[in-house]
Amino acid sequence: MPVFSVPKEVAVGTAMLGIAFATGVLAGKRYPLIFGTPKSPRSIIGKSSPIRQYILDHSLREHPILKKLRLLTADHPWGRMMVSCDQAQFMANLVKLIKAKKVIEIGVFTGYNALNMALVLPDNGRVVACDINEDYVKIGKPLWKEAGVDHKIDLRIKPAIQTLDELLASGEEETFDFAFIDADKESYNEYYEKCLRLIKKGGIIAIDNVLWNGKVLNPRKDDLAAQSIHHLNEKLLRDARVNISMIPMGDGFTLAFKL
Ligand SMILES: C[S@@+](CC[C@H](N)C(=O)[O-])C[C@H]1O[C@@H](n2cnc3c(N)ncnc32)[C@H](O)[C@@H]1O
Repeated sequence: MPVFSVPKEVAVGTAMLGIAFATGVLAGKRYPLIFGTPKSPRSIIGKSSPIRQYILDHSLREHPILKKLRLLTADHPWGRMMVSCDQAQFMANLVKLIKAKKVIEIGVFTGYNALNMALVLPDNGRVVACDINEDYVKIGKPLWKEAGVDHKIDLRIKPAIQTLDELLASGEEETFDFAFIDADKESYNEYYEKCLRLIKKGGIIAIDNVLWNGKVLNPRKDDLAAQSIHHLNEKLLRDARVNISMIPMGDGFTLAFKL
């Protein structure tokens, strides 16, 4: 007789999760696949949690075209890469508060946050939107136009490092008000350093996924994304060039206020 026995449902469930995880890893995905759907680390409070629903029911004021894009993105196989809507609203409020005119978005995906930023910028404002994948962006582009803000979005399809270097080379140092870093995690430190040069004093850099689904607690040596995020978190704590707040919203995001 076994000393420790596990109910059959738990054993079967655990085995299925194991297979799903292995399938994701073998398929070269950064996120484990749960029954064929990429599961990204997007929310600390579970998406179906009643508390999360309460938060959304009592705080979300989403523009109808943003909502349309969110629902469209939800059907995409990588839909969970999209920024969480409450986090996007928080960033829009910050952008309004500081009366931002120039914003950088690193990692556009289907363009939810680029649209979110463009909607609150003045008519002569600009979002420099950086991505390497035009197919993702094509999903949101028609909605940027439908919302009447496409003229504010300056889309650059190339590695974001290259775009940031071009902005620096063209004399745009210290001219941006806000940056959102949300692309490949391994480059986060470089994105941060370049954004810090591009942002004005008093400007804000928002860095997404700083909790990386909890993996920052004990980052594995071979998990370059978790290592990179964790190192940046440690560096930011001691970085005298900025004040910071780490916000437990979405997958965690840090706000760095340039001094
Ligand atoms: C998490 S998604 C961004 C989500 C987006 N901020 C939103 O509002 O929903 C990450 C994006 O970064 C892009 N990306 C990955 N590596 C990149 C790179 N080196 N330069 C620019 N974009 C990159 C991916 O194509 C993907 O669209």
